Amino acid sequence: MQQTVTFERMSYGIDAVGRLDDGKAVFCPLVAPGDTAVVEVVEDKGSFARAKLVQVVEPSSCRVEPASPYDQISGAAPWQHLSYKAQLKAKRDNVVSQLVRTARIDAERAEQLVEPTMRSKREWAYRNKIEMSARIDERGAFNLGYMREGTDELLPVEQTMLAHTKIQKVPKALRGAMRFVLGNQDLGIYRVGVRHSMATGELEVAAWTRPGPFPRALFAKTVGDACKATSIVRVMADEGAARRIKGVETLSGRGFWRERVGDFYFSTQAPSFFQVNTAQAGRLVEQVMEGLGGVEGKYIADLYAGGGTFSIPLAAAGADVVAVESAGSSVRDLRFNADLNGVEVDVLGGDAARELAGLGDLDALVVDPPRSGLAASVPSDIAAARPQKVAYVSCDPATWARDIARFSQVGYRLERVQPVDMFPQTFHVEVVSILARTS
Ligand SMILES: C[S@@+](CC[C@H](N)C(=O)[O-])C[C@H]1O[C@@H](n2cnc3c(N)ncnc32)[C@H](O)[C@@H]1O
Repeated sequence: MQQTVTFERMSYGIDAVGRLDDGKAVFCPLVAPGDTAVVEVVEDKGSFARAKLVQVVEPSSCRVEPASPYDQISGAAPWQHLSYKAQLKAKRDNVVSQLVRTARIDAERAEQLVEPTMRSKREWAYRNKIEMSARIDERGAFNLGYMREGTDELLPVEQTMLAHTKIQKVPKALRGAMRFVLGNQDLGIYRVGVRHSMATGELEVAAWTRPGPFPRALFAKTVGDACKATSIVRVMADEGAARRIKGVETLSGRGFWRERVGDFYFSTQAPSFFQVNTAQAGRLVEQVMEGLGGVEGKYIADLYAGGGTFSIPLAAAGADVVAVESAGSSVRDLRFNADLNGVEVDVLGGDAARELAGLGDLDALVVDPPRSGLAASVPSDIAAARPQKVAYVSCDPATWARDIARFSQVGYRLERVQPVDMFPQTFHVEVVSILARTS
């Protein structure tokens, strides 16, 4: 069934949302708010429908020509047909909407609380990291690329314009080098990561492989020649079990990657998390520091601390910092990074929810959990430690809004919300929020 629809807004996803003639909400990719388009309904889900674009009949003023076809097909840049201004507005709208629908905050107050999205200076070429899937294709050749969104189809690598310009062409060079090393052998490489720092110039290649024999020296030489890597590592873990790492081997160079955020240096091992947009990571830190107010002499916990993005600036500003992180490689990075930057951080390796009870009374706290947000018991456990302020950094507005509602039930009021654009051309949005204790 085809219909002409005028689209109203972006969803928190790849689709724009409009209404069919019968008033039912319809979700469709590749259209922009304000577009009038003929769409074909492909799925009726009862309360809403899904459609595919047939033709835009009247383009919206916020529509632009997509700049990177490969990133569009792979799903890496699904909002690139929107102007950057429209992307920033849509991201803020999604945060406001989550506060209203999920946290049940009054619409007027939500509008007052949420600041305009902080823009990324780089609208393209902002990613310090490329991560590709690898496999032997049906003709027996080694191939590298992104998976087509929601499928098992590997899209042989072309240029990805989201990555720093210095590494946009690295995937093709790597594929050539790896084909040379591997010949027709399957050495169990299933993922390849590349990290690059504009501040330090360091470039690391990480090959994720199943455990087993590996031509270490030849791989290091050929890959090193192809992309001038400062570090080449092999991470051994079974495919689909990337959390259970069986070992990390340095094949050449330093065995880690070093980046600078603001005034601080961070060494990161290949399996560890690190923010992918370095400049915007600096904005996150500024927002957290500003939101917490003066931190000197305060006892502050940093939960889900990673390699210390927040812990280290907090400690350098004179706070007494205890950091909790569960991933072994990040725990090691964080200890190393504290020394590297000449600060003291008390680092606890373990589950944040479990360690929380042993931290005692806190002056303030930072939480930056994965997309799943906080476990149900965590807001009340945080309240029991009585921090005056909580900085909640989130990469998922839906789980964040759910947790904000839980905080409001245990005596914390949302004071400010700053969306930060870490991921231009995508629907993802980071939120730095500050909660204050009311009782
Ligand atoms: C979104 S990252 C944030 C890291 C850091 N705050 C930063 O900005 O670089 C989330 C971190 O939480 C860690 N993590 C995941 N589950 C955890 C848990 N249950 N307890 C402690 N840390 C956890 C991950 O290993 C990861 O380093």
